[in-house]
Amino acid sequence: SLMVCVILSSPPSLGATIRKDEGTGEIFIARVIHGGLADRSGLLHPGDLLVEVNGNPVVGLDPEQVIQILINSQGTILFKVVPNEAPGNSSTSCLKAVYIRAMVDYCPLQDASIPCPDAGMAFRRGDLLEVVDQSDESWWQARKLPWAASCAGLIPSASRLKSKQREQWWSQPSHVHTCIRACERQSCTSCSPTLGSLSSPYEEVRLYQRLPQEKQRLIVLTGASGVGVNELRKRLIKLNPLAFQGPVPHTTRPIRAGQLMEREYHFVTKELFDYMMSNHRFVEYGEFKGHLYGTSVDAIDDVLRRGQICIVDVEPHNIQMLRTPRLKPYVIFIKPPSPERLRETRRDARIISSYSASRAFTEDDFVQLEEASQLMEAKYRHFFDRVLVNEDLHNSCMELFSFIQEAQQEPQWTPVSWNQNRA
Ligand SMILES: Nc1ncnc2c1ncn2[C@@H]1O[C@H](COP(=O)(O)OP(=O)(O)OP(=O)(O)O)[C@@H](O)[C@H]1O
Repeated sequence: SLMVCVILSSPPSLGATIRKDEGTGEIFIARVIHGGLADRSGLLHPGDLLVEVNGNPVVGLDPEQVIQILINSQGTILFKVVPNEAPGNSSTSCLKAVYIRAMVDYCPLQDASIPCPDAGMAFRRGDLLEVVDQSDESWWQARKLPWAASCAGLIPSASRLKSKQREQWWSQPSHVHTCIRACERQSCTSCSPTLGSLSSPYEEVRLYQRLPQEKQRLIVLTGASGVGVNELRKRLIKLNPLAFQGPVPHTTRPIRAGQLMEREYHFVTKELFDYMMSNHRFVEYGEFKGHLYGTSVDAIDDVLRRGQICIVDVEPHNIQMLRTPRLKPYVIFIKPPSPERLRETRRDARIISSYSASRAFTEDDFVQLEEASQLMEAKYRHFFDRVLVNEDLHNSCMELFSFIQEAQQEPQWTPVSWNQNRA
């Protein structure tokens, strides 16, 4: 068959991986990295048989030895190859890109199973990736969004990551707690790592543009206790109460004279509250000074039905419950500023605890707030659409306002499963 010569000027990286046929000892191009040197040259394709590199016959060599020849080559590299007769999916350009959000962290340097660590791409949960090649069952090629780097990298396929996760899951008993809690909320009886979105390493996403006739997206604010989530929510509603509203909470607290039923609270009996709780009507609930308080899904719906933008303040572990096609939540994580600015700006701030009415922040409070915020961000980053640093209160409020405008009016990456009926 035809033998061709391919000359590439000495690259820092060829952008291709090779494999050895153990039966015949032949060396083949295994994959060509999208956007890499070999791909851009258009001269090397997956399945090409490598005969010589710079005059050195490579048949029978180990892939490591071939790579050594490449490393030692100066100037240009001359390949002799027998082209793959049936290139099939060798041209990556005609493949339709798929967009995913990473729900886990990945580091190729810590993965002994990756065929070529240099070609691997590290990512963190929450990163948006464009998958440009899914032809290999175990290793996909992807680029990080926004497209800073033009060259793709290898990432484990969803099925590969899932089986890895399963192995890890069973070897780490602490995960069981998270699972059981999540299951309780979703009212499922069994608990298996293969069930539910908890075990999905990637979430397929698509740009979603809300149509004017559609309901407003639910705005979720979350952050460590004391960072200012409630303050920002209150200020925003005060700024424009016709546009923004919070859901009316339910409480078992007795109604005070002069308080309007269903204006500030839905006053309910303990029995009704318990009934709603067992029917999973609450996104979040808790006890304060002997009375129960809760935010219900129905109260959120009431606000949305009126065409207003509903703003809720929830703990990050409850976000998952709100991630439905109907609510399409847009999640904003409120973060403290630098240690110095945090202490400066909160000089007159008051912290509310269940023990005392309210008091000034102590150094311990600041440290706790910073630690809790870091942990939260590390654990739930993949749920955050935006991060807002709450430094100057007025500026933060304005920034929040513009984030919400963007969420409602501009295209945003959302799970494909939220927009199945849309092209
Ligand atoms: N940017 C800011 N600058 C100065 N003070 C602030 C700022 N943001 C919030 N505060 C003040 O910090 C205190 C705590 O804020 P807030 O009650 O909103 O916290 P939170 O995050 O809702 O906490 P929790 O969930 O425990 O109620 C309040 O006194 C609030 O006015």
